[in-house]
Amino acid sequence: MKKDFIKALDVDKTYKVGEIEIEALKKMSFSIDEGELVVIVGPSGAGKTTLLNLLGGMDTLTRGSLIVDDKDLRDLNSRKLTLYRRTDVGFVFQFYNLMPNLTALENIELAIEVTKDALDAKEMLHKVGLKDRMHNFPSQLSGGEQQRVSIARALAKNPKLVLCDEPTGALDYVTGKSILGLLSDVARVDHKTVVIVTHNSALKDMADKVIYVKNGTVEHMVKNDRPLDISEIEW
Ligand SMILES: Nc1ncnc2c1ncn2[C@@H]1O[C@H](COP(=O)(O)OP(=O)(O)OP(=O)(O)O)[C@@H](O)[C@H]1O
Repeated sequence: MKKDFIKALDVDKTYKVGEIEIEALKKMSFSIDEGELVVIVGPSGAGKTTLLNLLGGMDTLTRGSLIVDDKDLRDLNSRKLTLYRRTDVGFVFQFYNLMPNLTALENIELAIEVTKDALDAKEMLHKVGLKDRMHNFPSQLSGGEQQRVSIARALAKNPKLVLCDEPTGALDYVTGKSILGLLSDVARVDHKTVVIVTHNSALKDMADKVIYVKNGTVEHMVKNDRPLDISEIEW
């Protein structure tokens, strides 16, 4: 497992809105090893989503360097950044972002159409416990099942990095826990690097590393030598 698989050094992100500059991230530095399960917590407006967008190559940093698997994202032109998003990163969002007019299987097939080295879509649905629902449309699936499809879609790309923005934000307690169990398997069993952004600070106990973000900077970072199984965590 590669040490410092992700390395952020003095990352600034400034948004310009008319004449006003908004400093969303200020000199943010941290590192993440390959295969780590990382939880990023912090209050609303702290910069969590901004950070996830930079890590996912969906936005570019203003200053500093952000290295993922030896690539400095700052050096990538827009074509290379597109390739990075397609092949290196899987995304899991709060509201699933599935295409409503495609079945579960078709949603995954569409996502991997442009990906090299993709994994088998049916097998991924099997893995997330949805083998019997692959021909259902999103509207025929519960929220938890839709999130399982979106996790299968992320994994089918065989990405090095899985980024999750409030993955259980729209789910009830029990369903949320089962989704978190699935995401922790992605790190513990599949050895992918998984980064979860959340408001729920109870999730810190399941992580290998917790990054506390406040006012656009890393307030502090904690390594957890004995992460708990999600079934042992209550909130
Ligand atoms: N596209 C944008 N244009 C201008 N300002 C932005 C943009 N995106 C985010 N911001 C600002 O950057 C700051 C950080 O926002 P961000 O969404 O990253 O916070 P967050 O920690 O994810 O918050 P939440 O938990 O509420 O989702 C906020 O002040 C926000 O208003």
